[in-house]
Amino acid sequence: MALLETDGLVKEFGGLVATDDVNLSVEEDERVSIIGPNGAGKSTLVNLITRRLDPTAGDIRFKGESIVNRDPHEVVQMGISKSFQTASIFSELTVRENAEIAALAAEHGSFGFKFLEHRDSLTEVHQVATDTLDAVGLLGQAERQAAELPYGDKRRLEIGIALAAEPDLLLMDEPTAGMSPEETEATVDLVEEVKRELGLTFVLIEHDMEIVFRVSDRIVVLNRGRVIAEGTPDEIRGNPEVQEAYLGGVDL
Ligand SMILES: Nc1ncnc2c1ncn2[C@@H]1O[C@H](COP(=O)(O)OP(=O)(O)OP(=O)(O)O)[C@@H](O)[C@H]1O
Repeated sequence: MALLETDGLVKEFGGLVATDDVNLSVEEDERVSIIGPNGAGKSTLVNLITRRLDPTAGDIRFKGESIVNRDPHEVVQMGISKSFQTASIFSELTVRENAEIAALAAEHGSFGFKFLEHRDSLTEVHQVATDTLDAVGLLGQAERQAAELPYGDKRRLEIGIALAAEPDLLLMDEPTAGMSPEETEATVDLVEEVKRELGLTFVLIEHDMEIVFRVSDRIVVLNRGRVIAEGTPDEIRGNPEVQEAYLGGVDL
């Protein structure tokens, strides 16, 4: 059984079909990238999966269960976590507090007034936060205020926040957008580390082909809301239809 499946998924905005009959399947431990030109429908697809948007038609299944009637926080608890493009950091809190809140929110759905009633789970939350910050290389900066972090470290903290929810599926929307070449390199290394050490299943949206070819097991190409090709990095690199539709004939 696939970890994530979409079945005839459609999203229309007025007359515009942003997601057009998409059948996506992601297996456990698979790393899938979604590529396509601007406006192809990549973010819409991710927003449908995280339940930030309601589909016009079709189904989305996670671990075999339909999630189209679930709320966004419920899918987080079920094991889908999203990083990037949405600022998820509380800048006035410390790096550790940010990771702890993410861990706690995934466990209890909210971290509000009952925070101190969960004393046992607080030890666990503390441990998850420590492990996560270690994994993203921020343990040494755990007590710093998040606002003080340099840009690249903030992006690492965003990955950390997504990982602290201990997801089964991590969705990453343009993790290197706005980064310097050095920060991009460090983030790609981090994604590769996460892939190697945690064996996590992820879906990555990314414009940078070098990154896509480096970290993906499989690539899905969208154009005008439709899947026009999918395959291994080698298959996609050599696919003339993809080169034509996506890059206007430029060599991949
Ligand atoms: N909330 C919305 N209301 C109306 N149209 C929308 C909305 N969100 C997206 N669209 C349209 O749907 C289409 C797909 O947009 P989407 O943002 O999913 O593409 P994308 O592949 O993520 O693009 P980019 O690479 O530029 O981020 C576009 O034509 C966009 O204008």
